Amino acid sequence: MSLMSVADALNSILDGVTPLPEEDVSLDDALHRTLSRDLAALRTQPPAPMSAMDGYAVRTTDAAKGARLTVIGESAAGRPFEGPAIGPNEAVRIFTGGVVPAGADTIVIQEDVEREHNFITLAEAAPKPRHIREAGLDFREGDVMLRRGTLLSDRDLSLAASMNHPTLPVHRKPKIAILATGDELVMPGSQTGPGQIIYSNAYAIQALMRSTGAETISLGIAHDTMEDTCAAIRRAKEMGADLLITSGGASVGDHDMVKPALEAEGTDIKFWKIALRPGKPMMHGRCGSMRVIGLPGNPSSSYVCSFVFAVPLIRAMLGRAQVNHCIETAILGHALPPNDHRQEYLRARVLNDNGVAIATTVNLQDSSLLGNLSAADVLLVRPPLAPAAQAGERCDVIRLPA
Ligand SMILES: Nc1nc2c(c(=O)[nH]1)N[C@H]1C(S)=C(S)[C@@H](COP(=O)(O)OP(=O)(O)OC[C@H]3O[C@@H](n4cnc5c(N)ncnc54)[C@H](O)[C@@H]3O)O[C@H]1N2
Ligand code: MOO
Repeated sequence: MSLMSVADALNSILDGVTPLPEEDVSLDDALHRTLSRDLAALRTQPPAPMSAMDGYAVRTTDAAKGARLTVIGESAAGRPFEGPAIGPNEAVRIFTGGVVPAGADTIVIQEDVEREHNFITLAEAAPKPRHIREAGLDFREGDVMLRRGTLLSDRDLSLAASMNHPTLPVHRKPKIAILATGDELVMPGSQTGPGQIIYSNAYAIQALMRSTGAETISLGIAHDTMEDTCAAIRRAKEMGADLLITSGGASVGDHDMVKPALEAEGTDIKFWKIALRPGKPMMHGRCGSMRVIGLPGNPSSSYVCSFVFAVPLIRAMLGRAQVNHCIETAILGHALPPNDHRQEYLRARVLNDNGVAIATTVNLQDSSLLGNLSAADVLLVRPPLAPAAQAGERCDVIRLPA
């Protein structure tokens, strides 16, 4: 049976996603939220020509070497000179951030001036306009400085503040319910009995979802029964989850209940099983307005599939301008054998060798290994049926979050 390609699976998951409704948040809470509208400046910055230095505002026509000018007033930040435009042979004492008085067209820094009472003598000529930041140098009222879909960075918050926005319109965070399934699972810190495994998948998935901009709800562990799994799916719906992520129970074994339980709860399964390694038995469906991603239980598979599919889905729900992962080029540190029909995401490390990114895969790619997943800082992507590759060839990598 031919399996669905990764690209088709991603298209199916992203099909029909619209950004979630918007809400206003204060600047204090806006870091890493996604802007839902273009943001125009509510004011001009700087609002008037301002001095970039401490010194004297003068007219270039008066500023010959040795010229003696009369100081007629002062302009400090927030306290502009209130007199009329400065006239011939006049100067205004000015400080950094002070409004340049009308009539002046240059600033002479105080180091180049000798002051005596209300007079200054210029040690150097100042024939050209200098040290003045013109009105609107940063932005003008009405300029769109931040576009909708922007993931708000720390710098964006200061920009938005300077544009005079105390709050910002952002898309609501998607609610992601996370459910683990498996009779063998026990919580970290437990005394483990025979064959028991520590519940670990959800920690990385939850952190990944949160760092992508979602809020998460933990549904804990469901036993491998229809009752337990169906009850957890219903809870996710009742809590208004936008996305339910399950891990485990996705394969074909007698105890793999996720697919039948999802179907029993009315989920329209869009696909199950894709041409990908690790994570072949991944599934996706729609349960009313709730989307579902059913991840395989193996820890590396569940993480890689979350990264490859759930992260772009969340970004799309957030209205992000950039939904897909950024693919970078690295140089293979060693040879790779030919790939089979499944697109492969090899756990790898990238080392910077004199400015060249060298990718080296971890020694074992078994999808159960968390040590090797943790050691990786990139996924090295190999398309289906990629031929053998030699050390020194280019390869595609996607950076994993820090
Ligand atoms: N006959 C076949 N068998 C399997 C196939 C197949 O095509 N035919 N596919 C294999 C592949 S590929 C994968 S991947 C796994 C996926 O199986 P499940 O999704 O049913 O996963 P489980 O059996 O529930 O668990 C697998 C493994 O992972 C451990 N696990 C599960 N959940 C967690 C968790 N939350 N934290 C930590 N570890 C977890 C679980 O104990 C198992 O060891 O199926 C293959 N089989
Ligand atoms: O493809 Mo399954 O994801 O691990 O071994």
